[in-house]
Amino acid sequence: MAYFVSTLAPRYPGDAILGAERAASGLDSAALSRHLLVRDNFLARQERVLNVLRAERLFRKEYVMNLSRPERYHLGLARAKAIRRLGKKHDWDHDDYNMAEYLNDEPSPFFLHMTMFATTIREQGSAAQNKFWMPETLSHDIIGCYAQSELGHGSNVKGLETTATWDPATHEFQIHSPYLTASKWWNGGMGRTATHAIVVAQLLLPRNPHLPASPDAWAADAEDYVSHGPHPFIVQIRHLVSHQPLPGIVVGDIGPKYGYASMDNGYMLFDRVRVPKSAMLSRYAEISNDGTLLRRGHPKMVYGSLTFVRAQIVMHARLVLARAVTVAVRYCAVRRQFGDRDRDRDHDGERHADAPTSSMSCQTEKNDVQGESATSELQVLNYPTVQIRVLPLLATTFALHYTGEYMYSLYHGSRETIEKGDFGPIAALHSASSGLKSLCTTLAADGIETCRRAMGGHGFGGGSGLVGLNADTHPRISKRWTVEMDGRPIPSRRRHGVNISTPSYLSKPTVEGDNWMITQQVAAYLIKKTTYCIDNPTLVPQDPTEELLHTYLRNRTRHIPLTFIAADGSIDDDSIVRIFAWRTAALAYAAYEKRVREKKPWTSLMIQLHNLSHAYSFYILVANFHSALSSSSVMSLFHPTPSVLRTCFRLFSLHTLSQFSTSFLLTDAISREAVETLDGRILELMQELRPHAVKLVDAWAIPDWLLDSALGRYDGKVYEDLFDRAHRQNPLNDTTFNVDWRSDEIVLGSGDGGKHLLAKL
Ligand SMILES: Cc1cc2nc3c(=O)[nH]c(=O)nc-3n(C[C@H](O)[C@H](O)[C@H](O)COP(=O)(O)OP(=O)(O)OC[C@H]3O[C@@H](n4cnc5c(N)ncnc54)[C@H](O)[C@@H]3O)c2cc1C
Repeated sequence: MAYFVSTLAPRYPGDAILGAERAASGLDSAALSRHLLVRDNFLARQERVLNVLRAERLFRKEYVMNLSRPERYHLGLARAKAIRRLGKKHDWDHDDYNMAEYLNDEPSPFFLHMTMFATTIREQGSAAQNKFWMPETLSHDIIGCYAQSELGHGSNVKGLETTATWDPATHEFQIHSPYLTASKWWNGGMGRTATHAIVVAQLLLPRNPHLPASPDAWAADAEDYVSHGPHPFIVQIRHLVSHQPLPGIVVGDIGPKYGYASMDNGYMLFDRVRVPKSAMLSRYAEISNDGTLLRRGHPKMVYGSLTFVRAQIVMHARLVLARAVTVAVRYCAVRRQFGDRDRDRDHDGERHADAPTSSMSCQTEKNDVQGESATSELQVLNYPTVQIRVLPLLATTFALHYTGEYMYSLYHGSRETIEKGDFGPIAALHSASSGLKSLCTTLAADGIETCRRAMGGHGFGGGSGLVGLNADTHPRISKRWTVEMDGRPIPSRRRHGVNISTPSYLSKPTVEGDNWMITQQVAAYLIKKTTYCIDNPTLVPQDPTEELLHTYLRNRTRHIPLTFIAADGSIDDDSIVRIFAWRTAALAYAAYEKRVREKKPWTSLMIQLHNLSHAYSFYILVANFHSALSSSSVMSLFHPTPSVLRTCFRLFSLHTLSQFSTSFLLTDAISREAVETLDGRILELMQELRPHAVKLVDAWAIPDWLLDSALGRYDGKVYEDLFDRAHRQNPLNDTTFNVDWRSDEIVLGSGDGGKHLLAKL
């Protein structure tokens, strides 16, 4: 019977539908791709590295979802090693490696090695430590991980319980886990892979350096020692030949979690493990021979690089969201459900016997055996209830893009000032990047789930490509590789270039600063700025935030709520930006009143502060998108691309206005009349955008190999691929089962009485 299914075709061809979609839009998606992905030669690099990986059997994706969790780690390690070998063979530079990780699309057990491990040594190690550790790190003769979080503490780094106690007698540190909750936990690559770890531990020094205490005395009498806070130490944790844990160290993998199957996130405890003085990374702090702590340099430099990591996250978020939206737009264009209820009626509601098919449906009709046109069913992307979930997210990918570009320029603009020792720009950068990390990763993570649901039942299947995107996609969450693989340093501009790999999105709102927690830093910054502007009403604003607050303070008492509709009925884009600015300033002022004037407890204001941070970040997204529209790089794109991007700007902005209309109304940012028109305007904008949706997602140039999605494939052959995955690529279908409840046998004819199963339990 195999011939029967192999000759069947879908009732309507997905490739013709997507072909018609592409033909109906005049947008040049290739030119838009080049505009969006110009940085670091992205498109050519993607093509080149993709060709290498695609040719390797080890990187085939077909059967991966059917592997068990231990098998996923085996495969993850095999692929991590293969990428190293391929890189050597093809003379890859760091961007090529980065691209390979992105396309491989799963968390690599080596990931933390070249990111947090290498970066921490480079940034926090002394010159001597760099000279000693970097060659071994770059050659991968040692494999490192980053052990900061513990069972009991993650966000609260000051609360870490692992101790590093100075022994004045031997000039060593004793690394110890005094409680179960001191166990290192979650640390990527530590479970089964790493030979070395950056261990962040409380630095304990004798209270009186001249009265030597011993580390053991600390356990007996904590009074003898004083904590100087968490510091990074480099510690060997496994033997380089036997790969067994070194004496005094208990280390292993923490077990299954949401996705991340190929990564060995670990736990680790120390039983008074002695490490030399040189283990403490000492660029900014060192222990003198008499046991006193010498601090040097400016610790805010480290703060600056954290800011950079967060700034990159915005760029990651756009590609991740673009991937989910690509799948949703293509699938929802191919998928048809139900006819148009009104297709037999004219505008007056009269019925006509031979009414034409809805003008909304694609012109690829073919009469079928039932006498009814297959394409008389509507493309689900034409349903406004599908559009309202997918199209604003499509617009959001571009909003994220232009703010990512802005953050990139801002960081590099400020970097030189910071490197000269002027830390002035750090507070603004840190605040903007923290707020954007929180908002953009929330938008992307929620967006993936919204896209999945918009696709109905097939969105839930493995063929959607979204299972892996949510859970297993490579966690490029951290610092970019900061050194060439062959040891050549990367020029600082490139070192801090945009990292293209996509994060594993379920974890993203939690890692690199929990999204609900870091918004407090943004709110604190805005309250401080508001206080400053109130105390100095005549000062000339020095940055956009001060400008925003000054405008608000000057006009607060005579302000009339704004509208985004111009006198001629068109949308006034400048007013949209002003509306977002006003809400932000009004919320900052309200927070100032509560905290500074009324002295309300911080905790009681937390929800308000979180909302303030998101309002500020939305304002940044809207303002940057708006100014990009008048930039030469957008204006020089051929018609109709600039106007389609403007539609995206308006849809993103008005949809956000609609979602948070209460907040905009309560802050008098927008008039009630303007809010009443929002639904209608959003519908119009979605209709404007709809013909270009497929071409717009094409512009993100996400290869089918990376999408790994039957629903989102470029050629629209959705049903053929779904059936192929189920019928030909599903190993469960290769086994025949014994379903007789009286028998213990599970696999029919195996005669093992289910022993193979019991052996695994
Ligand atoms: C996939 C994954 C990979 C990881 N990899 C690593 C790694 O390689 N190395 C490493 O060291 N760590 C790693 N981590 C740990 C990660 O950094 C922490 O889990 C993260 O920082 C969150 O900290 P937490 O778990 O302590 O959350 P908690 O701080 O316990 O947060 C719990 C809840 O309390 C809220 N909360 C906490 N404090 C406050 C506050 N002050 N105000 C208001 N609300 C608050 C949070 O918003 C959250 O909702 C990883 C985690 C994951 C999930």
